[in-house]
Amino acid sequence: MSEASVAVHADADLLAQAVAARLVVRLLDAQAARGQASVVLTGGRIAAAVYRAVAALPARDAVDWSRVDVWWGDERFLPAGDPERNETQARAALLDAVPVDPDRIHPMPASDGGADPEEAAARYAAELARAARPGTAALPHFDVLMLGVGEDGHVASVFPEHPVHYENRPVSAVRGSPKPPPVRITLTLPTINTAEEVWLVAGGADKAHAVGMALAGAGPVQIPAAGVHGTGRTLWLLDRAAAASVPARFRSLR
Ligand SMILES: O=C(O)[C@H](O)[C@@H](O)[C@H](O)[C@H](O)COP(=O)(O)O
Repeated sequence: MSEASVAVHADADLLAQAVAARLVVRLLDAQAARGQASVVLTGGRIAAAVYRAVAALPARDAVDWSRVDVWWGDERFLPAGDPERNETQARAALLDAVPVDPDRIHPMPASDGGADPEEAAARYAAELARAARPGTAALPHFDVLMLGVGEDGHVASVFPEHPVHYENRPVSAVRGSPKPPPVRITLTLPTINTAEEVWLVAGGADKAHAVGMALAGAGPVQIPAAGVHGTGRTLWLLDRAAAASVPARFRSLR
């Protein structure tokens, strides 16, 4: 489990640009080391801003996108192509602009045809297991897993005080989400924590309380962002407004 590091950028635009540059470097480093790279995406405004910033980076073309596996940490359980789906937003902001291998893009199931969210969660867990490295756990290697942070401290679709905290399976359906839509699919915290690097990206004063609580050691059921960490690195990427309550002990990276 890695100790959290904090990097603060002046505003949300500079934050998105900085995260985008870090993401390109991370993918290049992974490809140099492993011949491929895997990233787990999330939803929300700051995530979409990061994807757009990656698409606008000339350096994006240095990434061999045909050797990047794209997974999702969570998804809004909506029909395929719904503009509110995290997959739809990631494709529009980035994936449609780079030469990915369609077979290496792994969206979470959609709600079409009256699909059952629990069955959809099980299907995604099975897809993850099929991609697992032989002889390892039932999960592929995640080089970087990106998360936004909700005002209530949620990450992916793991919400405070929600039964999802007590789910033993790697992927869970979430009903009664306080953030619309009410039904979602999410990786559980233990699954998130298998990632080599976990990045929590938050901008805006409305995130400052949750960010401060998480870094001050709140419990994960109360503040789910407090319960995530990478096996190699846990990076909080913030703008100044979201960093307002970060405990003084955290060294600031630039
Ligand atoms: O489905 C979603 O919306 C995301 O998975 C969710 O976890 C999001 O990342 C946070 O709510 C932060 O969203 P903002 O960046 O828009 O505040």
